[in-house]
Amino acid sequence: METNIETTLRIALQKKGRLHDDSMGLMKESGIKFNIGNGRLVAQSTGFPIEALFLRDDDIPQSVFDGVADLGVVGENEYAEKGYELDIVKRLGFSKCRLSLAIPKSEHYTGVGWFNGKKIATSYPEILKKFFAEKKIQADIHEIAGSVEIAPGIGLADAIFDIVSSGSTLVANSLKEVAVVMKSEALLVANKNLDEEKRALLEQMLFRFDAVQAANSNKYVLLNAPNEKVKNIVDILPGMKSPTVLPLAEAGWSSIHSVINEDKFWEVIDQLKENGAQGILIIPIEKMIL
Ligand SMILES: Nc1ncnc2c1ncn2[C@@H]1O[C@H](COP(=O)(O)OP(=O)(O)OP(=O)(O)O)[C@@H](O)[C@H]1O
Ligand SMILES: O=P(O)(O)OC[C@H]1O[C@H](OP(=O)(O)OP(=O)(O)O)[C@H](O)[C@@H]1O
Ligand SMILES: [Mg+2]
Repeated sequence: METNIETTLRIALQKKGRLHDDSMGLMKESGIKFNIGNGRLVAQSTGFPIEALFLRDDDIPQSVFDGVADLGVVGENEYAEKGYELDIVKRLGFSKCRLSLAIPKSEHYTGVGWFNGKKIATSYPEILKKFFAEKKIQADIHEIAGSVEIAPGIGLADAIFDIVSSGSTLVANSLKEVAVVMKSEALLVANKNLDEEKRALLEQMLFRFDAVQAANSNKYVLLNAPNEKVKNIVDILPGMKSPTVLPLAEAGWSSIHSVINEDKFWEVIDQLKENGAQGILIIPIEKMIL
């Protein structure tokens, strides 16, 4: 008898670390929950035909390239370092950081030429090699797996090339950032040879991710305004279509409802107040289908 094997996607996610929680959060908000526990490294899901492989982030690009996984969530830094050709399906907007060169703060920086003849500690030798080749810098790249920032202080290197976010690790180690080589965020990557059925499933998953991302970056705005100011306020608030305007019980006043990008909201708040807006409520959106 012929069995009907349903197509299932496989996604490689970080087992634990900075990418793990946000990756799992995105899946959960998209209605995809994994049955994890007991240290299991493969997990089935409920809510979508997908299973997860939990790996170290270093191994995610290769697992997707080899087809062990169809998809992966990985930092752009790790994707660039490993150099495997993958499809970048979506930029996910979390785990934002940069890869920078940093030197002891007591050093006088004279431009990238400073690095000529220096020893630089890093976990990202390939990205750094490329950068130095472009800039025609001859330097000694010393690969270490972690705690890169302590290398100059213990005499292991003259400088470092590592991840920077707030910059507090650099400050704590008496270093200063002198050049940003690349910016990074989490990427959803895919194997280049997914079959049609898997691509169709990926599209369905992306639809959910888009709804989650749109919801997270937008807010529902409610405010009250005198009727004569409604036109001005509607012009200030760019909604998904046009804002909804409803009469209030109090004569001469209306309630205006709209959806607005969170960043934009802070830009227009003063204009709204100048136009007599009152009782402004900003409400999170659970999902948003455009
Ligand atoms: N301080 C930070 N701020 C924002 N994003 C960061 C920061 N540090 C790292 N990241 C991003 O998160 C990714 C994972 O970081 P993490 O520190 O968990 O990696 P790791 O120690 O290499 O983990 P693994 O055990 O999986 O190899 C990095 O590759 C980078 O893209
Ligand atoms: O600029 P900052 O905000 O200080 O962030 C940068 C630090 O964050 C990461 O380390 P993490 O804290 O994840 O520790 P680990 O990777 O060494 O475990 C990265 O390796 C840097 O050391
Ligand atoms: Mg790693």
